[in-house]
Amino acid sequence: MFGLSKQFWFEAAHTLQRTIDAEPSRRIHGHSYRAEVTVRGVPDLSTGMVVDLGLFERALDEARDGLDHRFLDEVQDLGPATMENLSAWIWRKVAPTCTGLARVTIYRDSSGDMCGYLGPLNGENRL
Ligand SMILES: Nc1nc2c(c(=O)[nH]1)N=C([C@H](O)[C@H](O)COP(=O)(O)OP(=O)(O)OP(=O)(O)O)CN2
Ligand SMILES: [Zn+2]
Repeated sequence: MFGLSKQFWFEAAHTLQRTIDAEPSRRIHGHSYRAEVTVRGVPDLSTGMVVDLGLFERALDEARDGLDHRFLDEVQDLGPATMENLSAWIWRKVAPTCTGLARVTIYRDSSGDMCGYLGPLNGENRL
């Protein structure tokens, strides 16, 4: 079994309600995000690939377009613009076209933050 990953980068603004550092978080501010999407699979015998990286990239384009240079508070179905919700949102966007989707990880490299989403719990209709 192999894990094949592709990353993309996006810049976005948001606000956030928090109990600490509440005032600066409530103001509109921005972050540079890196997203990593991983699929699990076995390489096809003739191509040697789990999936062609070019096809993989196409599957991620729509998700990136929906987030890059956006005000995340206005992105539909995202909810509060946390890294948790961003990883789950990307999962929902790419799942229909990414066979074997295994993990979506969001990184904020400037602050060393990261969050990984491994899919819904036991196929339940919740995070
Ligand atoms: N569990 C989570 N906690 C927090 C998240 C999150 O996505 N999941 N996000 C934030 C905020 O986006 C916040 O802006 C970052 O907060 P903080 O680390 O306190 O801020 P910095 O100023 O150090 O971050 P920079 O990226 O360096 O500006 C908070 N909590
Ligand atoms: Zn923030």
